[in-house]
Amino acid sequence: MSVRIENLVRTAPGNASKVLLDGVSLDVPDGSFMALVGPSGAGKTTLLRAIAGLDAFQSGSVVIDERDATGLSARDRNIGFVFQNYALFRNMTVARNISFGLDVMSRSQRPPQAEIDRRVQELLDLIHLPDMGGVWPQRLSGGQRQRVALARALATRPRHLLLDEPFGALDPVVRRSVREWLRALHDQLGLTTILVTHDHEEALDVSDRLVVMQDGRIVQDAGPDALEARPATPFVMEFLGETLKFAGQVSGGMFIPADPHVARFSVPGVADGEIIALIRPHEVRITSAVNGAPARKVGLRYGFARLAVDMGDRVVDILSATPWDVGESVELHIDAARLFRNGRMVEERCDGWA
Ligand SMILES: Nc1ncnc2c1ncn2[C@@H]1O[C@H](COP(=O)(O)OP(=O)(O)OP(=O)(O)O)[C@@H](O)[C@H]1O
Repeated sequence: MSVRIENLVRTAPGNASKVLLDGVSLDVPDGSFMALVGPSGAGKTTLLRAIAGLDAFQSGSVVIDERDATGLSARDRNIGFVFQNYALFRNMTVARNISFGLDVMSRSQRPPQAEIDRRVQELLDLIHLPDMGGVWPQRLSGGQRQRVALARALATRPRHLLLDEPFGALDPVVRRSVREWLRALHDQLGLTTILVTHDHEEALDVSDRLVVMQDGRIVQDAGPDALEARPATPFVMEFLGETLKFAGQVSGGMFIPADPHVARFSVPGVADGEIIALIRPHEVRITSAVNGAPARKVGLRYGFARLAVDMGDRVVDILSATPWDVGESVELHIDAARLFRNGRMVEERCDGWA
């Protein structure tokens, strides 16, 4: 039950010079859970709609289960989708909301009523709302409603699930539990799932693979670990979490930071020249230094002290496992960095360089 997209190009209706999808190719293997991430306007929804068969495209192809789906209607693609504002029908009970996709089938295709009722109950059990079939959607919490929307998408037994920001309206705690539940459901039913989300933590938590989009193109397609260790561009690194940037020079296998309060470190094999080191806030240690950079404790995060270190021309926020006194003077030691030159990675994250 795979989805393969080959060189998809879509331009804006009535404006052929505005390219929405710029030669997108993507392989979503059977049973995988893929997250599509990227800034607003990157083309995530456009791509999802093209896969679902809701919008046409100018060139390229969408292949579903090894079959060219270009001419197939959304219904014939065996796909379920849930969008952020895909509200439940207020004038129908939860059970009828779930069975809606079956109820509207032509008589020849529609399963017998007893089968529909059985399937609805099965889905109610699956979304952990076994006794809620008879209630009105207004009585449900946000998280429960979202689970009903998913059950509704699953009623026709699609093998593929397309989700566009389905948890956007939920509070963070409910959101976390619904996404864990969704991942378990995906595994249990053997679905192939594509989730569009703005939330990089959500994507990293729930998916096997992340596809990062920018300006209608795929910038990187990789698993969470590979993305963290080897982001293709500084944009990917910054998009996936808080990033600190240190400019400097490589000379004779040493990185010499432009900031005087950052210790040099060895970068064996990297050619001489200007370079940018990108790190996460916890990938740096501090030591006391006479005439170092002033550091100030500004909070706590996951048990780490959050320190604002004044580098002179800017302040960088780091996370330190060491308790630290206000007003200390420090030197920074970078433990792990990804090195970029001309916007491309030249050396991946490497621990223990200090
Ligand atoms: N029908 C359309 N006509 C013209 N431009 C469009 C159309 N649909 C989308 N766009 C433009 O295409 C680009 C991609 O939009 P899309 O909704 O796919 O982005 P997105 O990555 O899903 O963004 P968001 O995260 O904000 O939902 C945007 O610049 C948007 O304005």
